[in-house]
Amino acid sequence: MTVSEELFERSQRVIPGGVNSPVRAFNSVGGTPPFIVDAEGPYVKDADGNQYVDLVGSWGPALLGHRHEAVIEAVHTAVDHGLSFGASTVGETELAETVVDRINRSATNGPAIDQVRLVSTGTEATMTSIRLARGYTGRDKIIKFAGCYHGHVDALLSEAGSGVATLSLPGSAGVTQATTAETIVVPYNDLDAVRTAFEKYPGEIAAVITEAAPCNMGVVTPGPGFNAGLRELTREFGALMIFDEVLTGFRASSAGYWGLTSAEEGGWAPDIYTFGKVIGGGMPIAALGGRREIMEYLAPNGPVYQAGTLSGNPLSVAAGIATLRNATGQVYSAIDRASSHLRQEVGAALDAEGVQHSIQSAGNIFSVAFGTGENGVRNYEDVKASESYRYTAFFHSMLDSGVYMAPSPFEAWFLSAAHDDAAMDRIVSALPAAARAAASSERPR
Ligand SMILES: Cc1ncc(COP(=O)(O)O)c(C=O)c1O
Ligand SMILES: NCC(=O)CCC(=O)O
Repeated sequence: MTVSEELFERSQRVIPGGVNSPVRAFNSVGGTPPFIVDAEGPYVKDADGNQYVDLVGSWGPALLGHRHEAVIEAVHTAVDHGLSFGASTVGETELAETVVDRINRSATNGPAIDQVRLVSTGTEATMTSIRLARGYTGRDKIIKFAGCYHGHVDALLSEAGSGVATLSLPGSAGVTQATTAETIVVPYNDLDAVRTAFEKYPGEIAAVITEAAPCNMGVVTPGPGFNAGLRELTREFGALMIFDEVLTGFRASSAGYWGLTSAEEGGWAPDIYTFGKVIGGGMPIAALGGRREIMEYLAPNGPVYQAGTLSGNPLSVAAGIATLRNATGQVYSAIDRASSHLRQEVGAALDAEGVQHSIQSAGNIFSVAFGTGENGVRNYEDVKASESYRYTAFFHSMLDSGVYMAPSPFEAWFLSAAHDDAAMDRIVSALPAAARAAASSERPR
């Protein structure tokens, strides 16, 4: 038995499924998850001493690579002053100012965001965003897209991506029918379906929530003008537009996926943004932000209640500020370059084995859909029709070659600024065998 196997047996006795988040389990690909003991730069090391090039990046936060010196130092400095006070700190204001500044620097039509509320997880950010939208509009229903994942918020689990998709679940047990009834699920990239929903429920829809670019059914690129179209429709029907940048925020560009795309689509801005992952650089923190008139609806000034014992935790805030401060233009260009290099190599390896595929990207974030042809996937139905079973053999071959990827075909590949030539070469040299494994995969019966 390996050390990881022993540790997994032990954890399964006291932790459901042995994991604290279902996506970490290897249920869909089989095998035992390696227990990680150490991470540095582009690498993680497991309890058996195996070193892997990491393409999970803690599911997104590790933009600068693991154990970035400035981030670690900022956290050490913060630790020396105490772990948590449940009181205001100047760091919280600094992080909020940084977020507001970075977003507004990419705004082409005046400020896009005035205020930010810090929370501890992406789930809290989206949960609060829909409560805020309901409080602000006085309406109950929300629209979400099939295959989009916004954390494990009751109202947002219907046809969700990420682990819900990986485990082939339609949603979650334990969510009341009343809750589900207020959630309207429509196909992604389909503005007509959104309009139809608005027309069917006049005056009842509080918000449309969308991933800035879906990255939880694999990556699905928003079609040209899709996000701008959502902006127009929400405005026309008096609903708010919630732009979930928990995964893409401060990763797809210095102002997220929005910063990459809104200027060329007329400079539109959503009503509420949600952020997470990168803004904590690996510590638990997330945020929602928007225009003052909407954000001031939150307690204590407004009637929408939201709170948190550890909200704006000083260590998380310190890690977030240090991460954003070091997320320079060079960092984004390095990741963009590495991403485009890797996409090319993945494509070439799969082509060499005759594996039909499309590489779906949202800036530097990408994933591979098997068996789809060049047109790729536009929505969750396309994703479900793809040959995602080929990922299992691909994944295990990569893992055997020392590349650690998400144990699901529906998750994005994450690179960091620490993925240097040595790390990239290791990934690239693992690809031919993985492509062969994908080519010889049989459809499960
Ligand atoms: C787009 C998106 N929104 C929300 C979440 C939820 O964030 P968290 O896992 O921190 O609750 C995630 C990822 O988990 C995500 O990818
Ligand atoms: N892209 C999906 C996630 O980041 C989820 C992480 C988790 O649930 O642990």
